[in-house]
Amino acid sequence: MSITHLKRGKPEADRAEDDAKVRGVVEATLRDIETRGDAAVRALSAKFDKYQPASFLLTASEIEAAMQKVSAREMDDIRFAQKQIRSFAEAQRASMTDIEVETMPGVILGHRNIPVQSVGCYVPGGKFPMVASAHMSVLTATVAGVPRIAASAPPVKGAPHPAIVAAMHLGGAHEIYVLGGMQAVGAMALGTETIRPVDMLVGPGNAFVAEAKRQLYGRVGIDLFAGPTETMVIADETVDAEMCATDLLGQAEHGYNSPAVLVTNSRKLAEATLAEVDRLLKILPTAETAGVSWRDYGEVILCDTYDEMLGVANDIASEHVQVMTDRDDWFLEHMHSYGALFLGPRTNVANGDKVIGTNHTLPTKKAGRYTGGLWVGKFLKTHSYQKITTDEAAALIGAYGSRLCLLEGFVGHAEQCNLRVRRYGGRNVEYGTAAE
Ligand SMILES: NC(=O)c1ccc[n+]([C@@H]2O[C@H](COP(=O)([O-])OP(=O)(O)OC[C@H]3O[C@@H](n4cnc5c(N)ncnc54)[C@H](O)[C@@H]3O)[C@@H](O)[C@H]2O)c1
Ligand SMILES: [Zn+2]
Repeated sequence: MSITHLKRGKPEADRAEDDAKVRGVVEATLRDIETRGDAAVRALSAKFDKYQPASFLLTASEIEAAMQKVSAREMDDIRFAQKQIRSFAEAQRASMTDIEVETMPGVILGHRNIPVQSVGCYVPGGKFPMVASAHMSVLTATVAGVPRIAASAPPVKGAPHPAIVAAMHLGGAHEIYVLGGMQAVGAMALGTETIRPVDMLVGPGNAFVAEAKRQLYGRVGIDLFAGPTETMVIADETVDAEMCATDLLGQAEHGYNSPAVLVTNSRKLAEATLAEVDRLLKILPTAETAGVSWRDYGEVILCDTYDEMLGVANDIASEHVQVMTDRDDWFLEHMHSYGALFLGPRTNVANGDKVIGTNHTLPTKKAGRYTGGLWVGKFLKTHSYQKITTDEAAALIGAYGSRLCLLEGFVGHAEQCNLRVRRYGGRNVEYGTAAE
């Protein structure tokens, strides 16, 4: 039994240092937005995106003009993707039911799923205009019934990106901002003179965006920690090196800091994949970013057994896990920490990113240990309620309640219960002595 690294990425200490730098920058920036509002937001947009429009909010005619620039084919493709995402989100919504049960005679308990009242959806667009992120957050919020949906994406080459605007508009956004990075999530969460604050921030982004959301959590809700893309391929000899290398580099191209990890029980496949990655990096047009990610965050881990592969995969808790083995369903059954699973060689992470219908906003940096990805349920708050419909139940629960309050020394609480016992049980309870 052994687990061997045929390739490692940057040491943990260097990764932690990168994170610390980002934390510092974000802290200072959010403080600035909170103090100076629009002036700070404008300055950041000028500095990072060279963009200073009269207003960051698009008017109806600007939205119309952007949509005119999208070709019929592209519009059709966007509609196809949104149809798949809406179908799955609606099925998931249907799985969440409001309940009301009578747990004892006269005791009625229930819960209701209520949409968050306003959300800010961030759609990334620094390196690539991530049109699909608009479906994932805006459309899903619409299916959940969120009454105010603000959406923001950075300008691309100094202007709103037409296909992103189209996807936001078709997805049901009520306000569309052309604003990127920390300034967008900061402004939507904290509010400025011109942007009304939202109740919750959702959507992926680069390290600065993800960290800003993390720091704003508490002030507003957030969906999850969805930072730079991570991918893992779990493979045995049922697949070849070309498929493994393609799937690793396909996601490594997101940026300079996207971990891509191969976990396998085949030394032959591991070595062939290393060679295939080198070959593909010579011809992939985005090799400039994918190559840096692979150098700094690429890993190849060789295990002896499937159990070891499973252990390594659960421990890393990667955002995307592509499984191509002779026992894919065994991994489905036993994986407990990940963002999303892609089972078998016929599908792949890019399908999930763009079109198949599952949500692509997924947990990174091991957040898969405590949460799944964005879904319609993240936009719904489950609130409980209770009522007692008979005098007998009021007296019975009141009597137990009173004693349990006094057990903790809560005299005022006990009196809340005792009052009910006196009123509805017809018994004159001596202070704090309610008996059944
Ligand atoms: N976890 C997920 O679910 C998921 C899904 C999709 C994408 N992603 C990730 O989203 C990220 C998108 O990143 P991106 O950078 O292309 O787009 P982005 O929209 O997140 O960030 C771009 C913005 O960053 C700001 N910026 C530029 N330089 C900066 C600097 N030096 N310091 C601070 N801010 C700066 C600019 O305002 C720019 O508009 C990628 O890392 C990708 O992997 C994650
Ligand atoms: Zn991707």
